[in-house]
Amino acid sequence: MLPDKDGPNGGGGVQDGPGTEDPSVTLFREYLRLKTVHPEPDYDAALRFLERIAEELALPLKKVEVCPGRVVAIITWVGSRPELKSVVLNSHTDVVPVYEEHWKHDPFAAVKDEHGNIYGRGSQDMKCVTIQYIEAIRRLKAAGKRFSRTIHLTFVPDEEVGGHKGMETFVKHPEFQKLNIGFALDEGLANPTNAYTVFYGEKNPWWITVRCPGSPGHGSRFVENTAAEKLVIELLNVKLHLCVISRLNTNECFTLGDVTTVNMTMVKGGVAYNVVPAEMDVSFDLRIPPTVNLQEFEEKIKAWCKEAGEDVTYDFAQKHMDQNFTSTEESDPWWHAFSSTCKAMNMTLKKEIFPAATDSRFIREEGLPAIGFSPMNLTPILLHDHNEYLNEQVFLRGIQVYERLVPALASVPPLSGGE
Ligand SMILES: CSCC[C@H](NC=O)C(=O)O
Ligand SMILES: [Zn+2]
Ligand SMILES: [Zn+2]
Repeated sequence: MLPDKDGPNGGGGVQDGPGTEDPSVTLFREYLRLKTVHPEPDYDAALRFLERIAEELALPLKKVEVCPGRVVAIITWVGSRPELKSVVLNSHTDVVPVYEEHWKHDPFAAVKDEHGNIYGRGSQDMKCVTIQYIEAIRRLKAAGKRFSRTIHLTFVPDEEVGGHKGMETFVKHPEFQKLNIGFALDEGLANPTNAYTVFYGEKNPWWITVRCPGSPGHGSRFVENTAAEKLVIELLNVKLHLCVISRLNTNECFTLGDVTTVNMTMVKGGVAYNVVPAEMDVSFDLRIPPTVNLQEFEEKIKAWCKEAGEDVTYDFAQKHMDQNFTSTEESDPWWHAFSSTCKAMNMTLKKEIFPAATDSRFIREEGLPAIGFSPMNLTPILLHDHNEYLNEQVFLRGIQVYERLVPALASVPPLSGGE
C-alpha cells in the first residue's frame, strides 16, 4: 500500500492503494463530499446520489416535496406481510456549517488519515448512519433475505435548522401516514468508551430572547433604569440556575440528558460608546429534560424577567413541549428486538435522554416509538465540532450492527392488535 498524499480523494491524507478500500467506506467518503451544508445545502446532489443508490439496490424511491425545494426521499423494501406495521430507518441529509480555518483537512474532501480516521462534516452527524443503513440493506438483499415487515429508509432535509421544512411538516403529510410505521430508528451520539449510547427520549429545546428596554442618555451621565442593568440581573438569575450543571460532576448518576442546561448565545444592543442604549436583548438556548414540569419552569422564567424590570419581556423562537418516552421495557417487543440483538453481539448499551434535539421528537409526538442510535463506540463526540471524524473500522462495524438489527426489527412478530 503506497501513500498517495495528493490523490483524487483530497490532499494531506494517506490513501489506500487502488482496490484495497472497502467499497462501503468509499461510498461513505463520496457522500461526505456532497455539500449539503447550511445555509444553502445542495439537496439536489443528495437526491441524485440517493436515486443512484435506489437503482443499485433495485428498490423504489419515492420523493415527497414537503415544502418548496425540500424533498423527503423514501426507499422502500416491502416485506412479505406488508399489512404489518413497518420499520423506519431515518436519517437527515443536511449538515451544519464549518469554520474551515480550524480544520486539519478540507471538511468536504473526506480525507482518510494513516489511522483510518475519515474527516468530514457529517462523518458523525449523520452521513455515517445513512450509508450504514444502505450498506446493511445492500448486504441483506444480496444474501437473498426477506423479512415480514416492510422497511422504509427515509432521508429528510433541514433537521439541523429545526426540521420545520423537513420532518415537522412530513409527519403531517398523508405520505407519512401511508408508511404505516411501527418503530423508527434515528440518530444518536458517539460514545468514547467501549459502550454504545441509545436514546429513548429527548430534552425540549427552548430558545428565548429576553428584551430589556431602558432609559437612554449620554454615556457620561448617571443614567438610571438602563437596559444594561436589567440585562445583568437577568444574566445573574440565569447563572444561578446554571449551578445545576455542577451536579453533573458531583453525581455519577446524572448525564447531560438529565439536567436542564442554559447557554447565553446572543446579545444585541448599543449603537455607540457614548450613547446609553434604549434596548438590549439577550438570547438563551435552554434544554429541559422531559421530567421537568414545563409550566412551572416557564413561571421561573417569568419571575426572572420581572425581577430584572417590570418592562422586561421574553419571546420564544423554539418552544418544544414533547415529553414522550419510547419504552425500554424488556416486555416491549421493539425494544426487546433491539436490545437482545445488541446483547447477542456483546455490545454494552447505555440508555440516555438525548441532550439536544433530533427529528425523533416529531416521530414520538405522533405517538410512535423511536430510538436514537448511531453505532459509534470508542469515538469522541465531535458532532458540530471542528475536525469531525469517524474511524473506518468503527464505521464498518456499524454496518454489521445494522445487518443484525434490521432483520430483528423487521421480523418482530405481529403485536397484540395483529399489527
Ligand atoms: C430546536 S431545533 C434545533 C435542532 C438541533 N439539532 C441538532 O443539532 C439542535 O440544536 O438540537
Ligand atoms: Zn444530526
Ligand atoms: Zn446535528
